[in-house]
Amino acid sequence: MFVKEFKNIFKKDLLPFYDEQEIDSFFFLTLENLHQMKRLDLALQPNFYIEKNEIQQWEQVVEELKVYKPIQYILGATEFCGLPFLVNENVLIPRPETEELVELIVKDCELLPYTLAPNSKLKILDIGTGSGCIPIALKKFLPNAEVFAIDISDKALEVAKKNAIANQVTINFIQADILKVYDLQNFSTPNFPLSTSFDIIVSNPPYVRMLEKTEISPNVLEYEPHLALFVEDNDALLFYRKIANLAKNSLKPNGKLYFEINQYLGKETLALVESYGFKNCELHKDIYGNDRMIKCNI
Ligand SMILES: C[S@@+](CC[C@H](N)C(=O)[O-])C[C@H]1O[C@@H](n2cnc3c(N)ncnc32)[C@H](O)[C@@H]1O
Repeated sequence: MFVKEFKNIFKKDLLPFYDEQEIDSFFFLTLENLHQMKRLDLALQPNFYIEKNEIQQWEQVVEELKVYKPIQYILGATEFCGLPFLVNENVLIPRPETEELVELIVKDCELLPYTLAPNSKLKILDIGTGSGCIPIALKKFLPNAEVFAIDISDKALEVAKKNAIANQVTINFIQADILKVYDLQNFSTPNFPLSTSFDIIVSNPPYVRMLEKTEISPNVLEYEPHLALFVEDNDALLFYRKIANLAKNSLKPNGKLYFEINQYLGKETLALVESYGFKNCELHKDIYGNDRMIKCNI
């Protein structure tokens, strides 16, 4: 079937579920993933033909979209900071707000070579790495950095390791429950000694309170890992307290701590890092105007 003809069927099938703009974006994402064709390629090849056996794959996509499965999980792929990432239901789908966090760190690091001792490598730790989007993008943009990443979930780490290979970067991945780590500098797992201090610690930890559950869209609730989203006992700042405390003792003298935060708790999270003695604490908004990032110095 010619792609133009097929696009009309795709649209008609999904119109009861999504608006036209969303359907358009699903169509082009699927085209890119199943046929490696971008929007512009399609304009150049309007008579591109979708074979019978390929139509089955498209039909599968449509069926899953009808039950509101996120397109990234259906295709098993997404983009973060312009890089390709594999995703499945064991990892959070990387968000555009997190790209802004990476951008903020990379911009700051452009100034860092001047503050680093000669021949010393920038050391970065990401806590709660999920798909590995933060450490992989940072390593890609700061190739001289030595990057470490922790997650509690073995299944998430499997995905993160595949992403590091796909993006041709080396990251030191560590499986650990950060809430049970008491000293990052002398912390080690059976196969990985982490006896180092860091220039940068970054984290986008779980921060959604159960009481905010009703505000989360149903497809996020149904398909994204709750381990990545929710904190226990409605204690939204649980991970921030723990990580600020650990970072205090394991950042180098010029070290920086970066957090992605719960948009409703900007002031509270800022007060928290200040209470741990961090300096130059700044609250940053995301492109939607919500309080989203914190940056501070040891
Ligand atoms: C909000 S997600 C962030 C994922 C990724 N960094 C991103 O920005 O897309 C939080 C991550 O923290 C991990 N996590 C949850 N509890 C943890 C714990 N106690 N120790 C370490 N990691 C944890 C989850 O498995 C999840 O991957």
